[in-house]
Amino acid sequence: MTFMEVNNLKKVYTPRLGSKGTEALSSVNFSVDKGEFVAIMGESGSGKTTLLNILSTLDNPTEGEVYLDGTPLSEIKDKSISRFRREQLGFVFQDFNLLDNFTIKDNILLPLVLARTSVDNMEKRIQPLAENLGIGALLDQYPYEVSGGQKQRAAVARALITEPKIVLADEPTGALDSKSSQSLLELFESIHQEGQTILMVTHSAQAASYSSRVLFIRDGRVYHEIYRGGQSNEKYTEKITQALLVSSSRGEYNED
Ligand SMILES: Nc1ncnc2c1ncn2[C@@H]1O[C@H](COP(=O)(O)OP(=O)(O)OP(=O)(O)O)[C@@H](O)[C@H]1O
Repeated sequence: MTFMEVNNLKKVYTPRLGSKGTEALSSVNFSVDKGEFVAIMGESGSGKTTLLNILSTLDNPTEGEVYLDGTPLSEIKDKSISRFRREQLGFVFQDFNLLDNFTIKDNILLPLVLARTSVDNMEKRIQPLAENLGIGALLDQYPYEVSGGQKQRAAVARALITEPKIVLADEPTGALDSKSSQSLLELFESIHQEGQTILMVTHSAQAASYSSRVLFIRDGRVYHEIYRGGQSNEKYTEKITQALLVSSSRGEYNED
């Protein structure tokens, strides 16, 4: 079932008067099914951040439309947009974006506090989630007192606490060492198996190999995709790495 639909997205940045605009997205089309874990890859400057900003309602496309669970994002009124973002989307960033003077617990609860959720309800939700993510014992610590991997788990908890329709992750392993990266990706894999829809931008073939499908962006278009299907991790990672090599050599991809 199509859950997110991206139709003919185009984005042109038009800077100062007289200077030529940059076409960051030319014509992006793809859809995501409910429960899918999709990775987006592409070289620097290919348009990944621009796409993620539009999908997360932080920016508007020049042309085209994004539908989430049937709702066209362009029709969400300005005054409802922060609420939509807070309640329907979960964000995980490369640099965690935790507030240093809030405890881990308060950071995780922030979206619920903003949504005026009752204290009882907040308490009921946080404990099992934090336990599940392996940070149950860290709730009273501050971000600067825990490791990068633990900070990112707290950020994932904050993204999941509102039970969002989709988790949007931008290079979530970018600031982590290889052990913490692997453990975060295993966490993503397990929340995906529990039915969470995830869209993750990454430069890493290893990170992308945890997804169920990889979309490759080049020159503002999706030019290739690979489904995991029934293939082994090794085979899937190999195909992703090959596709990246072909992309960086500006060649055409062919299936064999
Ligand atoms: N605010 C902006 N104003 C003008 N041009 C922009 C702006 N943001 C991005 N661009 C341009 O749009 C294109 C796509 O940029 P974008 O940041 O989306 O790429 P990216 O794939 O996320 O790159 P990276 O992997 O380096 O983060 C680039 O040519 C970039 O210079």
